[in-house]
Amino acid sequence: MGRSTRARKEPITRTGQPRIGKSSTATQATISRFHTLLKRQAQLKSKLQSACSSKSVQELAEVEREMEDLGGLAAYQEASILGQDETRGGDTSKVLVTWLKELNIRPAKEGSKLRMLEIGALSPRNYAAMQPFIHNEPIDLNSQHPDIVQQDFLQRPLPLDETDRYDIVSCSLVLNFVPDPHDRGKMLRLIHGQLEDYGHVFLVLPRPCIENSRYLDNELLTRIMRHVGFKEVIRKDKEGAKVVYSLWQKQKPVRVSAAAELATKRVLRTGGKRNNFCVLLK
Ligand SMILES: C[S@@+](CC[C@H](N)C(=O)[O-])C[C@H]1O[C@@H](n2cnc3c(N)ncnc32)[C@H](O)[C@@H]1O
Repeated sequence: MGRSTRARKEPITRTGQPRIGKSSTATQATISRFHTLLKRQAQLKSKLQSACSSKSVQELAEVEREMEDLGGLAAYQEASILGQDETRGGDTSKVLVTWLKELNIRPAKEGSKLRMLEIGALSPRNYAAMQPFIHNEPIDLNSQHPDIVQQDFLQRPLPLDETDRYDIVSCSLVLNFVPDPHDRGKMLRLIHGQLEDYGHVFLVLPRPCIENSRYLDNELLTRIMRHVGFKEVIRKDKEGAKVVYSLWQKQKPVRVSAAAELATKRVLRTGGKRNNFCVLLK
């Protein structure tokens, strides 16, 4: 299958160069405000599809203006790159690489490389040290480097045959970026479609998405994943950590619930200070 190779931008960052400037609090504030605005933008757009009201039109314009004032997606990405700085914990690829070694995950054919698709890549070099073993194809909605293909994963065509499928898909801190819960479910199904049989998806989510959501907990996430066709292989979830890392293996979808049950939000946790993160399957 021909891979998309739309015009690539010049890098806004110098890979490997220590980045200075914004404090981690300012960085976090930009990321979190951007997430809030993205969600509101998606809600307003969907509201406007069913009924046009001048109030919503005006609010949407305000939301989009604030996103622009923040510097748009590029500023959000820059803040995320700062978050990947070694002094702030480094990027998540280290965990995947360790697991691949520990679990002895290798390409099916002797002498070939593991084929990997990295969704939402901020740097093309996260897997550079693994080049002898991994052939990585990084993509992003808004490419920040000529070696990252600019592409919306949700629009990416499914492989036409087995030779185009991946051994690994990395989806690190991307699912929580997708503003619409149904699109998150769609993303999981599309990842399944991109993978070889028994291939793996590396899923990284901010811990509060699972530990403090009104609508999602670990048990439900596991049921959703099984329903889509993944079983969990390993997880790194430390009390007090910011993110939860997990690796899932492709299997045949298991019908764990009535379809309607996974397509509807249900309150699983009550109380204040909860977030509304959820994943819905159509
Ligand atoms: C928080 S950053 C995560 C970057 C990196 N993967 C990490 O773990 O730090 C999220 C990135 O995902 C990208 N992204 C979000 N939705 C996407 C989609 N549908 N297709 C491709 N990239 C997407 C965003 O543009 C952004 O650069």
